[in-house]
This record gives sequence, structure tokens and C-alpha cells, in this order.
Amino acid sequence: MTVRIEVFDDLDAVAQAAGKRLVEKIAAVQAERGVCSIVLTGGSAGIAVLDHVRRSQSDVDWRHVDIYWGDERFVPEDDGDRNELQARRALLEHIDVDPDRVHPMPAAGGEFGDDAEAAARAYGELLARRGDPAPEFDVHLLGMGPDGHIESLFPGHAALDEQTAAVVAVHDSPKPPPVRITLTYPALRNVDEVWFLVTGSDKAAPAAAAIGGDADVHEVPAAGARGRSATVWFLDTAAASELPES
Ligand SMILES: O=C(O)[C@H](O)[C@@H](O)[C@H](O)[C@H](O)COP(=O)(O)O
Repeated sequence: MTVRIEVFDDLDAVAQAAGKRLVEKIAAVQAERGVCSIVLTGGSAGIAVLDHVRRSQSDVDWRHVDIYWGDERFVPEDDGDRNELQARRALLEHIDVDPDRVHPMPAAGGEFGDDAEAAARAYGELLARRGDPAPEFDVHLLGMGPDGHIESLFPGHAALDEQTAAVVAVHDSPKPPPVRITLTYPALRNVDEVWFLVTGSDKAAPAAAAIGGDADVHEVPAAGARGRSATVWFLDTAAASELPES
């Protein structure tokens, strides 16, 4: 597995580079296999990438891209906190996707009411119909918090030790809102390329720890995410500031 570290001036430069690379990657996978599957992330960096994808020209056949989410805030579908809503506004509403290939996580007040566990189980069943326990995702975008969290996997949380379910509910997220649905490490095992999108000096220490390779995932959850073929870190100079010179 290759680890690539690419450093840019700021968030916008990170998002522009990752957005350009994403459309190139999707087009290359489609040229080889006809379809491509990607996992989106929430957070400012994750959404900024989608905004750049919207503004870039590409050969992507968006009707043959399967789109999943790595986590979701368990709030009503029209709540601006929804990662799905933010992704639709940034990109999905502006491209010709096949609705049957867009797989948002359930919202609160929807089919499962306020039962986050039932919603998580349902998404896990959706994934299990496409792989064991999840599809083989081509690219999984990941933001990272200043505590080293990814998706809604937070330091010290029980979800980090989930070994079978691909999706779980979280009720005590330290990052609001508190109730979320998240992929787990078992779902991350089937990812070909993991792409981290990390900016800001407050993330320099967890980024260095995760890249260093010997961090405990219970302390730095990002350390537990790697692609089968490649793990790419798109960093700004502030987030890269604690990396060893090499
Ligand atoms: O739903 C979420 O909040 C995200 O999935 C979360 O994991 C996010 O990616 C990180 O918190 C980084 O967010 P920023 O890029 O905004 O720092």
C-alpha cells in the first residue's frame, strides 16, 4: 500500500487539487470498469472538494457513479447539518446522477423515525447487499477532526472496537450534532484508495501521528484508515507542519 502526502497552501488549494484528482480517478476507473463507487465525507474540506468538482470539466459519466456517505448527522432531511444536503447543494444537484446510485444515510424523522440504530442497521443492510460487509469502494474521502476523528469515529468511543457491523449509530458525538450514523473500520477494509482532506494547524499533531503509523486508533481514529492500494493525504502547510522533514 502506497502512502502519498501532498501539501498545498490552504484549504481552497487542497480542495481544488483533490477535486481535480477525483474526477480524473473516477474517469479512469470508468474507462476500466464502466462504474465507480465513491464515499463522501462531511465537514468543510469534504464539501469544498465537491464544490470544486462542480466547477471542473470532466469526462465523468455521473450516471455510472455509486455515491455513498461515510457518516451522517442523524437530523431531519431538510436540516442544513445533513452531509447529504450539503453535498447535493455543492455538487449532486448540478450533475446528472442516477438517483438509484445515490445512497444517502437515513434521516431522523424519516422511515425509521428517531431510531438511529434501526437507520444504521438499514444502511448496513444496503451495503451488505453490495459486498461483505460493504462494497469495494474505489475512493473514500475522509476529513479529520483536531482530535483525529474520521467520519463519526471519535477517540475513546465504542464504535472504534466494532469488528462486524459496517455501520453503527453514535449518540454522544463530541462534535455536534450528538446523534450520528457512521461507517466503521470493517467497512473501511474494502476501500481501494483512502483520501484524507486535512487543513489547519490544529490538525498537525493528529495528522503526524496518523501518518507516522504507530498511533493507537483509540486515540487517533484516523490511524486506522488506509486504502488497499493507496492512502493519500491532501494537506495544507499548517496541517503538515509537524510532519518529519522526510
Ligand atoms: O460529519 C462530519 O462532521 C464529518 O464527517 C467529520 O468527520 C468531518 O469530516 C471532520 O470533523 C472534519 O471536518 P472539517 O473538514 O470541517 O474540519
